[in-house]
Amino acid sequence: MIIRQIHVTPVAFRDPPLLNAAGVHEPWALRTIVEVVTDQGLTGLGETYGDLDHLRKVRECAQALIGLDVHATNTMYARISALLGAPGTGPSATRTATNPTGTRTEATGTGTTPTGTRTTTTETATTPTGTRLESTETSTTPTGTRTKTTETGAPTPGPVTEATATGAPAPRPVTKVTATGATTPGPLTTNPKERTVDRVFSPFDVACLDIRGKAAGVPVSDLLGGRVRDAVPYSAYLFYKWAGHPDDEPDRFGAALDPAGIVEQAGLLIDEYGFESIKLKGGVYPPDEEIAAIRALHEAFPGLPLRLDPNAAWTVETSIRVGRELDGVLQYLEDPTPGIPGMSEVAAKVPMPLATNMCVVTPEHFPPAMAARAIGVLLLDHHYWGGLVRSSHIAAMCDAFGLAMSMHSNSHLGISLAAMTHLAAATPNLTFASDTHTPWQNGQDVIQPGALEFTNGAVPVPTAPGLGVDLDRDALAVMNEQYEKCGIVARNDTSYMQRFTPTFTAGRPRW
Ligand SMILES: O=C([O-])[C@@H](O)[C@@H](O)[C@H](O)[C@@H](O)C(=O)[O-]
Ligand SMILES: [Mg+2]
Repeated sequence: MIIRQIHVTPVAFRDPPLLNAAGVHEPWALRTIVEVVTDQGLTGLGETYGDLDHLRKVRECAQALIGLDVHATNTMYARISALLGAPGTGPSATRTATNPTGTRTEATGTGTTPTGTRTTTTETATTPTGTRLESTETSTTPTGTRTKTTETGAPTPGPVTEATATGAPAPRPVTKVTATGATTPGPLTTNPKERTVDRVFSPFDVACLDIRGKAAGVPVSDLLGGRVRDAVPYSAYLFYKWAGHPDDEPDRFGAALDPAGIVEQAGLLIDEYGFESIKLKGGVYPPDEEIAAIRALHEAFPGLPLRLDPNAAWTVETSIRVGRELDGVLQYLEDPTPGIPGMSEVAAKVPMPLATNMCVVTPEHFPPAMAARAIGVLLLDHHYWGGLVRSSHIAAMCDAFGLAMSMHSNSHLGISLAAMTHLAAATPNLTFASDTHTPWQNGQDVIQPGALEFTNGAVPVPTAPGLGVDLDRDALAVMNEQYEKCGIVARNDTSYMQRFTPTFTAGRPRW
């Protein structure tokens, strides 16, 4: 099943003025739709972010996948890594980590993958005393011949933290992640290129699984290990919101600016979708107002699990206070404060588990987060964890570390909802109801209706081959035209908010 064509189509759909710690949603949400077509005429679908920079990368990488078999996802990942210049896999890349003692390490990889033959790794570490250690290794693959090693400076007293080696194994072990690892919850800088590879790869992974499922006559959930639940529960994802966009008519959801408005919104979503748990996006108003909204929800919907997510808008002290005040009311508290060290401090002093989609977003965040006991729940998101198969690996890691799981969402359409549903269905330890922005899409979609219907807040897992959803080509064309005309090329909740409140800043923590 050879990939012959890939179509990449940006789309825009109407988005209500949802408030968050960063500002407010603009009138249009952007997504990118990926269609992979094989020599046998099978088509697979994927959906990803719509910001222009990301769209360009998806387009560029799509070209590099033509001619590959749909099963060759490792090769696809390597090609995308090489194109995007990820550490050790591309023409040049730099990765920097800072450990708690201030040791700074840089690793620069120069490689030629996927067919690569030469790898150079340069490590530079500066110790707290200013001693500088540099080493350069050049290896030739596939024979494993190491051609050059130079080291300068004195050995560092503290841990040397990082190494990225590609190509053949070096004759002596390269120092492996330590400051980012075992015992220290130090600040960590992740090269954005690494995260970009996972983000760009994701829609291709989903589309190839769609094709493989269609070819085998089985749903994608079967390719991920088989479903362990027949329907995937989602939560009512509440937002403070304006009645409508300032230049527009009020929308059908109305305003939600206080506890009564939030309770009314919950009622509307629960009536329409049957949700059996509730998440409130916080970080918008002073914490006491958000505590009051949670208490009002608790009273109005007794027994329904509640979560609050201020997107790191609070200090450690505020987070501890809010957590303690909401003892017995919240199922979990999501990203109250920025960073692993801060989350760790809060986690030790509040009664409920902390969840995140902010402080653990790459595999290298696991060791420090686990060592610091910073979180109890990870929100999976295949859009940035590198697709469905890689997300399954992350779920296995959560299992090993004893983390519970839910699923994160951003504004999305039906292809993503289908992918999320298959992934959650085949992930035994994803036991909390997942987030979804589906209600805010207000019926707009690029897929044909009927495949994904909510019953009691859950989406029955499609049993048709592949993702089980079909593209609505007319809707795709309309949404693509909307994209061309809407004048937005990248999501920016902050600048949109500043049009109406020029003094608004999204600095975190704010309270
Ligand atoms: O859509 C939003 O405004 C959310 O705040 C979203 O952007 C977050 O990524 C997300 O929902 C979260 O759980 O942090
Ligand atoms: Mg969140």
